[in-house]
Amino acid sequence: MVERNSEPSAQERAGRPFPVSWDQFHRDCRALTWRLNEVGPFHAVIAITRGGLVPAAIVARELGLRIIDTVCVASYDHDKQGDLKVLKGISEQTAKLGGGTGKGLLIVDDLVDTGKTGRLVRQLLPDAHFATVYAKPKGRPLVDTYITEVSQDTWIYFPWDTALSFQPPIRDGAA
Ligand SMILES: O=P(O)(O)OC[C@H]1O[C@H](OP(=O)(O)OP(=O)(O)O)[C@H](O)[C@@H]1O
Ligand SMILES: O=c1[nH]c(=O)c2nc[nH]c2[nH]1
Ligand SMILES: [Mg+2]
Repeated sequence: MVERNSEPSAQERAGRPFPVSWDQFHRDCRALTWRLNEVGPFHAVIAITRGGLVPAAIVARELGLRIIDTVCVASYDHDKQGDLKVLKGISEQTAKLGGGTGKGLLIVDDLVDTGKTGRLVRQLLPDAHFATVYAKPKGRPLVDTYITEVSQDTWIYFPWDTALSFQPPIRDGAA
């Protein structure tokens, strides 16, 4: 989520860091797929960009799905903080597969936090199955399947947003 400069960002408000490695993320996506495999079959996977792209690729590979579409959203519009904009919806072909309401389609995102994004995708495709890897309490009711719940004051650091860096020893004040 991108926020206005003058106010603390959602990340700063969250406070508690939860770094996730590529390895951990891959394992969590595979665990998510085990659950989804019990719920499907699905006609197609829809990734909510951009965070949903990586889990969608892993889930699609594990479920043997080759039709992958995107819903492209932007959550920042100059001074309108947090306003969600759909930049691109699913294709006509994917919509047809879901019978217009998303039935049999699998929507994948990396996480739900406030639930704002989840609410939007639910409006677009009410009968689709919505899966995320991580869920915070406010957004959790919007998700059909997720793997790990973290507290609302946690900020998840994804491997594509981070890099390895030196950490001072704990006794010198490291968190
Ligand atoms: O439940 P919410 O409060 O809506 O937050 C969850 C959304 O926030 C993040 O996306 P973000 O808007 O930061 O964009 P990105 O996926 O392009 O990184 C994340 O990938 C989810 O899509
Ligand atoms: O990288 C992120 N980590 C989070 O915990 C989060 N919540 C909303 N958007 C987010 N992005
Ligand atoms: Mg996102």
